Amino acid sequence: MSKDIIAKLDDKLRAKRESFDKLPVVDIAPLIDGSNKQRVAKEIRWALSNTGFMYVKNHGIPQDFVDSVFNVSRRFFDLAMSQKMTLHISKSDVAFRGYVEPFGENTDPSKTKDLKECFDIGPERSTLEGPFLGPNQWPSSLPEFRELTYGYHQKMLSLAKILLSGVALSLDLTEGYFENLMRDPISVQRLLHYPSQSGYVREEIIGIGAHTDYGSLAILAQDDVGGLQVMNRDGDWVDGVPINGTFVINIGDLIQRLTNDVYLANMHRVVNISGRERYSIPFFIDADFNATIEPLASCVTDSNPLRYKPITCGEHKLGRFAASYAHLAKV
Ligand SMILES: O=C(O)CCC(=O)C(=O)O
Ligand SMILES: [Fe+2]
Repeated sequence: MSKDIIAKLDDKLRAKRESFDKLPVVDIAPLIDGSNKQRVAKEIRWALSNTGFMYVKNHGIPQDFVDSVFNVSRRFFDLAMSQKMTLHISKSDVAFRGYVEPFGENTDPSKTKDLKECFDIGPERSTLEGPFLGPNQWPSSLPEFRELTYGYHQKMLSLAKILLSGVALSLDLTEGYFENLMRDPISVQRLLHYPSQSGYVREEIIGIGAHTDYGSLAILAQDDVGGLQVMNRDGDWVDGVPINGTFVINIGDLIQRLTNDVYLANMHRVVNISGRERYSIPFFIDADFNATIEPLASCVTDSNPLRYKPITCGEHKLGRFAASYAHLAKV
């Protein structure tokens, strides 16, 4: 870190430099090849009930391919702001696809403005209509962008299915349990860019404000810069250090609700004071727009009474979007 960019952090932004052995690394090869699904399910159960997060390794996605998506993402964010703004998310109406500028989406709106910029795409379907569906917007000056990012999205959808089969087994459900909730699921492939911050950094403006994810499961590729912080059960922030060749997996509100809080949708945020630009590539899978999520009977007990009413995926997600997007703010 060069001297002029060393930043001082507001106390509220400090993370303990705990070894991230605390956030477990799960080898998912035995889930993918079928050699020991139950062992992986057991590790997933520990991870999601204690931390809500895990790294996964041996996931079968070639690193070269991930790197090529990082490359095209860097080139996209290097475009002139005026060019990026022609693809603004507001132009896609309720499909919510396209470019979001710094401070355009604030994930902890009462405290923080998000410095990140992002670009979202989603599944292209011709038959369905409604919120979160619709055409993607593509940057015409980067012809390879579409194939790379859409190809990556497809691969993430397949990996998410495998991971969710492990989540289902970890809850003693049938392996295909989530397929009924995800016949045509809402999913988002996002590219993120976090400029580095310098000077005195306060909670008011950071990379991405503290939040839980809205949907079912997220699969995050991060570069080697670092800056992700995850809250542990004591309420302390812990650095989510980059680990080569892994993805960071976390569950969102819908799985927390489904499990009646047995599994945790954990708070996380990004503070980039590295002096380098940070890029990450999260993928989110939710559920079908009309899928109803209610606590599993097996997760409701005398010591853990029913905590949530049924809610549809679409209802939950639209509520959280309305709170976080500047362009949806009521005037
Ligand atoms: O960039 C990261 O490491 C985290 C991104 C994130 O939390 C999100 O997009 O919901
Ligand atoms: Fe997140």
